[in-house]
Amino acid sequence: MSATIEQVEFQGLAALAMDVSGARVVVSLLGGQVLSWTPRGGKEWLYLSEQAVFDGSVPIRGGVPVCFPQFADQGTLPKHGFVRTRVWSVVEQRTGEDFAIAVLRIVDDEETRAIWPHAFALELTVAVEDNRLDLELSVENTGDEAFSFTGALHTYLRVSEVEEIALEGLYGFSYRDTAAGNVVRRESGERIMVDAEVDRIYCKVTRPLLVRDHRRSLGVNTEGFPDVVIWNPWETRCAALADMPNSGFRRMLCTEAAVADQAVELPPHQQWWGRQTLVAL
Ligand SMILES: O=P(O)(O)OC[C@H]1O[C@H](O)[C@H](O)[C@@H](O)[C@@H]1O
Repeated sequence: MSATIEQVEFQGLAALAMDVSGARVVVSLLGGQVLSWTPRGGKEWLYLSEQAVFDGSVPIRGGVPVCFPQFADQGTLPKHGFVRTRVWSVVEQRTGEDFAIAVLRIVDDEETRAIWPHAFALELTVAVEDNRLDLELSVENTGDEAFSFTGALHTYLRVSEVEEIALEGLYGFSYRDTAAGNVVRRESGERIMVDAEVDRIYCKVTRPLLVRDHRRSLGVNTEGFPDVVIWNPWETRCAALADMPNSGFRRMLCTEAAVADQAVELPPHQQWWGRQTLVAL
């Protein structure tokens, strides 16, 4: 059976469901946000909060939010920029025997220029194969003046119990510890275990990550994005998030492909791209 892409409603949102021989991805037009990914023969790999809000009043808590043109609160724009709560359009859909590809796009308009005075075109390409999900973000400067941006694919992974998983691949890289007042440290653990709040920007990461969760594992590779952000709010911060259940932090870990440590300078009429690839193992 060949792959299909259908327009569906997901939690009241316009979305695309991409099916490829047993693998399934749902991507919402609101936020250009992947909300669900089940690889062939496997279980859901993305965390989506049971208390997520889907009316666009706040960003959807879970899946893969696209943060642009600002990462977190590193500037004067709204936290993580403004494309998470805007509606994207679908500009391309393609399927073959064993793949499905959809391209979502958002461009500047009067409202975005009122908060960030730049002309841009942002595209998210979602490519699904049986055990693999590729997310490619391209940023085009469509104006006549240079701009700089930070951002991320803020991937929320679903885990069975966060204290029992291990994250490998970050040994030796420097990180900015946001949860500890931005102190810079060097990772000394071959495997990172999460048993407290984690909010770290690992800089210039050049190796893939491996997330081990009991009998299943996930490979996470990035190209173009220089940094990896690891985030878990833990108990106290999670309790303060209205759109996440109190125990939600136990079911998730964010492994984000990011431009966070240093902004990208994009000259007029130039393009930048970055990709995150998830492979279920
Ligand atoms: O609550 P949000 O706006 O979605 O942000 C959630 C988190 O995103 C990133 O991972 C940042 O490093 C965190 O500092 C932030 O708290």
